[in-house]
Amino acid sequence: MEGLDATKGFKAWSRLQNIVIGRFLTGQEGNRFLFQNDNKNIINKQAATVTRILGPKNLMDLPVEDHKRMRGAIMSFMKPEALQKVLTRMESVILQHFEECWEGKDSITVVPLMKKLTFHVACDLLFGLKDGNEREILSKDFSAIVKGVWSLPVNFPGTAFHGSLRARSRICRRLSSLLEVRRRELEQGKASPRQDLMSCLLSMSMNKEDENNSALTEEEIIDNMILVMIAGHDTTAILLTHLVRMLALKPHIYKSILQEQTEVLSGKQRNTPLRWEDIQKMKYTWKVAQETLRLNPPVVGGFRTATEDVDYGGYTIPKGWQLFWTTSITHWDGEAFKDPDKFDPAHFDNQLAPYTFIPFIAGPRVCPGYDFAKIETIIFVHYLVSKYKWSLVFPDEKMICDPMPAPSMGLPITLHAKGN
Ligand code: HEM
Repeated sequence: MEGLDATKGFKAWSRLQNIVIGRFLTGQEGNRFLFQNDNKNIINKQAATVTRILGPKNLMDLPVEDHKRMRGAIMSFMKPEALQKVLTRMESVILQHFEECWEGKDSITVVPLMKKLTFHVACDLLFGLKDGNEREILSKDFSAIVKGVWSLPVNFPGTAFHGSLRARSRICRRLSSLLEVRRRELEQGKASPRQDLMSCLLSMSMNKEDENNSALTEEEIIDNMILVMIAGHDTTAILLTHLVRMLALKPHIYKSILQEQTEVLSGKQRNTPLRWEDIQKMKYTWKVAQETLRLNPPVVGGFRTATEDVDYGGYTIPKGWQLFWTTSITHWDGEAFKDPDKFDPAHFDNQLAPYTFIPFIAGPRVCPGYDFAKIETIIFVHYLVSKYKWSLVFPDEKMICDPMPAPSMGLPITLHAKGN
């Protein structure tokens, strides 16, 4: 039952809302309806204030054709073949994190460290930014942006929303000058078009022969780099946090992961980088992560808007109505998952029915960071279980939704390093 308390309150609340205002869509059929109609007669429309923070050209707000074009551009870096080329770099950022933040420590608090780790991975692989001070400044500005997204839209000095808009301006200026430098490096052959997301998008916009992508403007690149950073780092940090928690609570699962890791790497020289094929073989590790996502989905749901009257289940949903998809209720469906309350990675032994497991949603807006998050998670877990055992300082620590489900005290743990 450990995984459940994170979203139990949300589940009860959303059931109540469903009865009261009838806008929630859940379960396989609800999801199929919503995600198959996404970008057709149902669209993703952010509040105007959120668009001001994320920028008008961010993927979530683009009309269908522009959305397709921009997604294609982002996916050219996020697809497995491209990520394969940056695997070792991702691994070295993760290793450096363990050296700097875990080594020699008796205890740590997991949530802030996971946010720091995923922010550094993203800085390196999305922006090619390695300087520690610059990362620190950007990290503060990105935190301010996120606070604004979830605040009252009052643009007055001292409010979170105002702070968020100012942070956005600073980030835009910084990204614009990074783009300028990178453009020159690409022109001079000193940077490669596939080294990070920024180079990838920029080289597409510089390649005038490529009719599909030449229209990428600097504004589009900046707005989408901001979106990818926001969408990518806190979500993954929450997954890693819950994994650390679950592995402490379930020693037999920790043992099985360790066994898989040992088997996959048997015969391989110690301290050599992980290979792409090693990651692909760590299937049990990913099942544990999927089970963690099932019971503790970082994104508990999201809004869509009907652009015309749409029929569903014998009812007409009027044009302009907001619809809300939810991961939590879907993931506890006893027909899709036997003993849904139980944390059991075997839930993922067989192919699942479509639209029953949706932590990354589905359809044309399915998360483009799926493979990025998967690789990052597997590498992290590999070093975590190889180097450490740990225990929870507060095994019954409460969960809060802030807005993602997270331990209320940040998950302090006691570390026991293993000998080499
Ligand atoms: C465990 C980690 C992650 C989870 C659970 C997750 C979940 C999601 C979900 C549920 C959405 C759909 C939101 C909506 O349409 O309302 C989404 C969209 C998105 N995600 Fe992720 N995500 C994760 C990691 C990442 C990473 C690592 C990146 C990039 C580096 C990323 C980039 C994006 C982007 C750009 C979108 C918008 C896609 C669009 O509108 O077409 N995500 N993610």
